Parts: sequence; C-alpha cells; structure tokens
Amino acid sequence: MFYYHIALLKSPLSPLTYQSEQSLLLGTIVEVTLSKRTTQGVVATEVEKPEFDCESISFTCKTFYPPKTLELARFIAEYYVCSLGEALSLFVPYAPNALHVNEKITIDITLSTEQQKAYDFIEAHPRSLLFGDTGSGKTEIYMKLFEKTINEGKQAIFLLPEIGLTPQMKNRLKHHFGTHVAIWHSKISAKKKEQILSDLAEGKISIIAGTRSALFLPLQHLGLIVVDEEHDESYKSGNRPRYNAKDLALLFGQKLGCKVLLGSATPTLGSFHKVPTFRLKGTFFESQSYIMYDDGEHGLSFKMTQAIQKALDAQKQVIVFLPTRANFKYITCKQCGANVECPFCSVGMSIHHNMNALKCHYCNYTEVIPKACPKCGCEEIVATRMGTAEVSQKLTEHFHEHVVQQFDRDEVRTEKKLSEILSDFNDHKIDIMVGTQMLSKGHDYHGVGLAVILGVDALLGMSDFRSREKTLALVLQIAGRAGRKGYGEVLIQSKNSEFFKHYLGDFEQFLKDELVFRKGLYPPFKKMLRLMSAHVKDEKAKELIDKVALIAQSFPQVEVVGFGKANIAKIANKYRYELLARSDSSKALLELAHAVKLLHVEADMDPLSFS
Ligand SMILES: Nc1ncnc2c1ncn2[C@@H]1O[C@H](COP(=O)(O)OP(=O)(O)OP(=O)(O)O)[C@@H](O)[C@H]1O
Ligand SMILES: [Zn+2]
Repeated sequence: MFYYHIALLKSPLSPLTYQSEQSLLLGTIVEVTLSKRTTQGVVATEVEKPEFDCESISFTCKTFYPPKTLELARFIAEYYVCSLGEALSLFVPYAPNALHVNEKITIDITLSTEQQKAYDFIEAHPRSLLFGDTGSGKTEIYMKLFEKTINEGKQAIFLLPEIGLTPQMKNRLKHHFGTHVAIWHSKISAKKKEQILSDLAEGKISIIAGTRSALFLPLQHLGLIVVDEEHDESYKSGNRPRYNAKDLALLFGQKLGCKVLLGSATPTLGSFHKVPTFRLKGTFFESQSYIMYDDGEHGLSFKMTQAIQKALDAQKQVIVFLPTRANFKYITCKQCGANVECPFCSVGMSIHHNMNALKCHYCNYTEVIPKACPKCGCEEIVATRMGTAEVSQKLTEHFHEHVVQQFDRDEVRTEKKLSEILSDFNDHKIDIMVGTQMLSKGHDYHGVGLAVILGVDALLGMSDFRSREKTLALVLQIAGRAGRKGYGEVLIQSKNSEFFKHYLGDFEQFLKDELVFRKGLYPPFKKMLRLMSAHVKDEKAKELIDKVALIAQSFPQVEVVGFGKANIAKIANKYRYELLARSDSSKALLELAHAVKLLHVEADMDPLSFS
C-alpha cells in the first residue's frame, strides 16, 4: 500500500492522507471522499504509513499537474498564505500527450530604429521593463517578440488588464497571428474555454492573450510572458489567494526559464527599481500635446466647455475623465453636515437619478432619494462630488447636436456593450466619451483631440502612500489617449497644478524623487503585510485584531505600523479591523502571517489597496 498527502482542490484545508494500492505520480489528480462527499485532490507528497486508518483514493483522473506547477503552487501557498489546494486550483491541469505544432510565420511590422533598440535590449535580458511613453509603440514591439517566440517553436502569454482586451487589441492580434492566438479571461463561456484547452492540447495555439488568470494555463513550451500596463492594479487578486500576477510572472520566468517583459508608460516604482529598464521616448507618430489647467471648483467650467467646443469644431473627439460614477457621490445635510450612509456599510450612498435612487457601491443596497436629512430632518440636503452620469447629462444638454456617451461600470455591463461603444467611438459615431478609470486603459484612437480630466485632487488626497504615484500615472494614461496622431490638448482640473506641471512631462524624474521619499519607510525598500478581521459583531472583530497585534509584537523583525478599525469600518454588515505590518524581510512577515492563520484573519501580502 502507498500513502499520500492529497491537496484538496478549492479547499482551505491542509493536505490530508489517503492510501492507494498503486503507486501514483506526484501531481496526479484524484478523487477522494471527505466527510462522505467526493472531492478532487492532487497527489502532493508520498508519506509513511500513518498511525491512523485512512481512506482509499477512489479514482485517478487523466489530467495532471507537472512537477514545476506543484513547485509554483507551493510557493503561492507559502507567499500568499493559502492552502496548497487553493493555490493549485488557480492552475488549469495538463492533458496527457499534448503536442505542439511548429509553424513559422511572418508579420507585417517594421520596427523603427528606437523600437529595434528596445527589442534588442529585451532580447538581451531574461527579465526587463519597457518604460515607453503612451503611443510610443510598445504593442508593436510585443508583436515582434511573439513572432520570434512562435518561430522558435515556443509559446507566449500576453497579460492585459481586464479592460485592456478591447476589440481593437483582439483585432490587432488576430490580424497578425490568426488561429495561433487565443483570448482568455474569466468571463468567456465554458464551451469556449473547453475549445481553447483542446486546441492547446493539440498544439494549435502559440499565444494566449488574457487577463491575470491566463497565467495559469497549461503551456508546455512557454518562452515568453509579456505583462502589458504592468502598473495596473487588476493584476492583483482581491480574493484568496491574493496573488499579484505581475509578480508571479517574474517568478514563473525564473522557475520555468522563460523570458519576462513588463511594459508601461507609467511603471510602478517597484518594477522601475528592480527590473532592467529600457526607456522608449516620444510617440511613434510625430504628435504634439498641450496641457492646460483649470483651478476651479469641481464640475464643468466655462473654460472646459470652450475647449470642448473648439475640439468639436475641429472635428475631433473628446474624452472626459472622472473618478466617480453615478450622478453624485455624496448627499450631505447642510444643517448637521451628515452624509447619508448605507445602513450596512460605513460609506456614503451615491445618487443615481435614472433609478431615482440612492445606491451603495459596496453592497448594492438601494433606497429612494430622501427629501430630508435622515439624521436631523432638515430639508436642505445637497448633492456633492459629481459623477459620470451627471457630467454626461450636462454635456448632452450643452452640446445637444453631438453624441455623448457614458463609459463606466453602470453603462458597460457586458463585453458586448463594451465592444459596441468602443467600435462606435472608433467609427466616430460618438463625439464625447465621459468615463471612469476604464477610459485610461490602452485605447489607441487617432481622433481624440482633447482629454478633460476632473476630480483628481480627491485621488491625490487619499491616505495611501501610493496616491501620488497612482494619480500621476492615471493622469498620464488618460492624457495619452489624446493626440496620439497629430495635435492634442489636455485640460486638467486641479488645485495641485504645480505637482502635475512638475512631473507630467517626466515620469522618470517622479519615480527617482519618489524613491528618495520611500526609502526606509515603504516598498520597494520595505515589505508590507496587511492582516484583516471581519465579523458581524464589532467586539469580535476587534478582539481578533488585538490578539493578532499582541502576537505580531513578539516578532522582533516585524514592525507594527498600526492597527484598528479599517478605513471602511463596515461592509455588508460586517465590522472590519486591520493591522499593517512592515519589515525588511518578507520571511519575517510570512512567519507572522502563518502563525495567525488559524485565527481566521485574512492575510494580504504586498497589499495595494487600503480601504
Ligand atoms: N513600427 C510601427 N509601424 C507602424 N505603426 C506603428 C509602429 N509602431 C507603432 N505604430 C502605431 O503607433 C500607434 C501607437 O502604438 P502602440 O499602440 O503600440 O503604442 P503603445 O506604446 O502600446 O501605447 P499605450 O501605452 O498608450 O497603450 C499605433 O497606432 C500603432 O499602430
Ligand atoms: Zn452597503
């Protein structure tokens, strides 16, 4: 009889011992029973006969995980503090006897001299960062790298942010690589996924373009991973395991011996600091942009409508950015100053006029718009912090001969809708597009003559050590959608114009200055760990974090930066507390995270969000 530790897929439990009459390869997927239910697991380690009786493995599947995948999953379980089964569940298993068809292709792109230099730099480095301005032609360099990868008989993964998989990008890929490329993200149908996996097993696919989950597909000849828009936060998972696909790509590169390329016009300080960097400057098409500022109050100003009119008169398109959706973000009482809050979350309710409702953006709780302050009964309540819906409406009234389109999560609910809007915009059927962060993601439209950017002061003022980096990157990305070909204008509404004037033209200088500012305090010099407790009873959540704090203080290499109520103290009726720890070594932080694992606190290693 043989005995094995079986990692139960999707289960937070540690591996359990089962027996088998046959010897099994590590990584084999099996079926076992757990409390009378059948569940899938993975043969993780062979062990000695245990003291206790154990159950038999009931069934052996054909699919499996190779030793390298087991090794990567072990790392994920350790670093992102989850079970081996949870880590393995991220990966799609391999099919037996998969093959890879070796076909040669040629694509119709000729790189410019500068692009060629970047290409050569990337070729010479196992891992590199392509720090190329918006519109500098990074995507074309990736395409050339994919061509080379295919011609070497290898495969490539092309990671993009969720919204980056635009119809335009898909067309670009299909145009060059035809059936050699497949698109992968969490929302494609089960049938489509099956098709892609069988094509992969038959060796028909050489390039997978997708969101962060594409990193975990079974590729046997992986030669290259490209992480586009590497600064994008959608690479970080918000659920357990809270991995960051960008960091994992670098690790996979090391362990699997494949090349890794990060690309961005606004790279993170972390990547800039640790990855060999090639700087690609300017736009591919000779273009010019002119930046203007408006220090007025939040909302639409005369200067803005004038600039928009001018762009429209010149047959140009306009994009207007705001960080907030709905009509207004807050509803405030003039008398007592209270914000109307969600009864289940400690956040303000947003006004959605089209539903005549207040809606909580955290738990979706909805109620009618009150006529008076629920706290003091005063009837003078005002709406503040304008959102996309309100600005769209105002612009529609003002420019009634033009087509205005709202572009945010309220309006773009399906992939189909996203395609429709983007292709309408591309065909110039839309004149003004008003949107949130979604507007900033890698769109390449040549007709945009003006980008208006509102509400960034609120982002700059957030209590997050990355808020300067994030806000500047966002503004640069949005500005980069205008004037990709020819002349473009950017109008930024801010009372911090000095900051933007100083750094908008030179993000590299910003990164260098920011490095000095972060030294000894924050990443990339320090590692951080966030531990979170949540409970329907306030005292319980607090007790838990107090206990964690006590334990943390006994770790000499760990500094407790602070602990207490979370920024958003309650979400969906659960009270939230957190502890933020910092250290020179991730090892010390991980020891702490694993030591408190049984207390039911969530660990977030290298956290990006602090709300
Ligand atoms: N070598 C080339 N030959 C022809 N066109 C090119 C070449 N390089 C870039 N372009 C064109 O220049 C424009 C900008 O390039 P691209 O979209 O690759 O920029 P990017 O660096 O990826 O921009 P962003 O960071 O804003 O997404 C595109 O329309 C692209 O087709
Ligand atoms: Zn709520």
